[in-house]
Amino acid sequence: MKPNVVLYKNIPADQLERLQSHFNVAFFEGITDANRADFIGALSNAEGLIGASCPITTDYLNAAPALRAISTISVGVDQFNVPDLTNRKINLMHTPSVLTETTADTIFTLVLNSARRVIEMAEMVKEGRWTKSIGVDSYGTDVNGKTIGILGMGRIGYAVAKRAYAGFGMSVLYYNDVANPMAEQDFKARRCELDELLAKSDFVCVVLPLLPETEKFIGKEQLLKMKPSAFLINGSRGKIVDETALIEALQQGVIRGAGLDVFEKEPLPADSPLVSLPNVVALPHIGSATHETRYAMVRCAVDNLIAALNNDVSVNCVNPAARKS
Ligand SMILES: NC(=O)C1=CN([C@@H]2O[C@H](COP(=O)(O)OP(=O)(O)OC[C@H]3O[C@@H](n4cnc5c(N)ncnc54)[C@H](OP(=O)(O)O)[C@@H]3O)[C@@H](O)[C@H]2O)C=CC1
Ligand SMILES: O=CC(=O)O
Repeated sequence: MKPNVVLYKNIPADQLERLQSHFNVAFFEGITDANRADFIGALSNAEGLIGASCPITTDYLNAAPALRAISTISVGVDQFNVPDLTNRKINLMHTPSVLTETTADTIFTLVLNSARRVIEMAEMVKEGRWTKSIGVDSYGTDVNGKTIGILGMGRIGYAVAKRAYAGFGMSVLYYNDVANPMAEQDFKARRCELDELLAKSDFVCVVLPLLPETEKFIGKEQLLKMKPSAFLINGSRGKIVDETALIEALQQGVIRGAGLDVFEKEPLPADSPLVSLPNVVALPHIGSATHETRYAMVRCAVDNLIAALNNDVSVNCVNPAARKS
């Protein structure tokens, strides 16, 4: 008999067919107040769970006694309590690598757009306010030849460093819990303490995972250590930056600007000062959002679930030690 799995995100038809050829699939378009009771009901005999963008809480896990594997269509695993999953012998699978280059493109887009004020200038043209040659008040800041400081020199950090060094002749500093010899060799990246990175970087780029120890990692104290001419770029998770402190720093000119793909609360509330600050480029969490990459992530997540429910957790498993045979 096919194992039961619960799918909580809309996926392309061909990938749904692949899932259905291996499993009995109960489909939910997200987890909402309206469908929560049915979702919990479907968990009662589910061995697998696949989806994205919704926190998977203790209540859901308590309702899923047969669950052996969860496959998230993301690389970030902050929607899950990983130690709790391991205790319950539930493997958590994720989608690293397939989104690395696309996410680095988005992060570099934020670097360029923030420094060169692209969105602000484009809006001026579209709104008919380009009535004479622009003046010094509209100038941007160079990216080429500057220093980028990368917090989290993992897969995406390395791909950002590649763009900075090879494409824009930038110097690369990084902060990471372990050295990344490849980045040091390929891009002359130099590992340093956080304070030095903050003080010397023209662009401080956050690409750390959200963990208890990285929550509010960048707060008022860290922002004050940045150059007044520097930009903060966050392409990983909003909660890594203390948003209240960031808003104050942007309003008071402690730093020049910010490029943000992620926020403490998403979608970003319309009344957030980040919406109207002219020195902020805000994107709706589009790091990996291209047709090609989102498709590759779904395919990878389906592969991962098939493998995990076949007792193969050799690839893309966050907690391989949690096995339920
Ligand atoms: N905006 C978007 O749409 C997207 C956002 N993301 C976010 O980007 C994050 C990074 O992804 P990815 O590069 O693939 O992940 P990686 O695990 O490859 O990179 C993260 C790096 O941070 C290091 N690190 C972890 N904790 C600490 C710490 N406390 N202090 C210093 N260094 C630390 C890791 O080192 P070690 O492994 O040794 O712990 C690793 O080198 C994801 O977790 C996700 O949240 C990802 C994709 C899209
Ligand atoms: O934010 C996206 C992810 O894959 O993680």
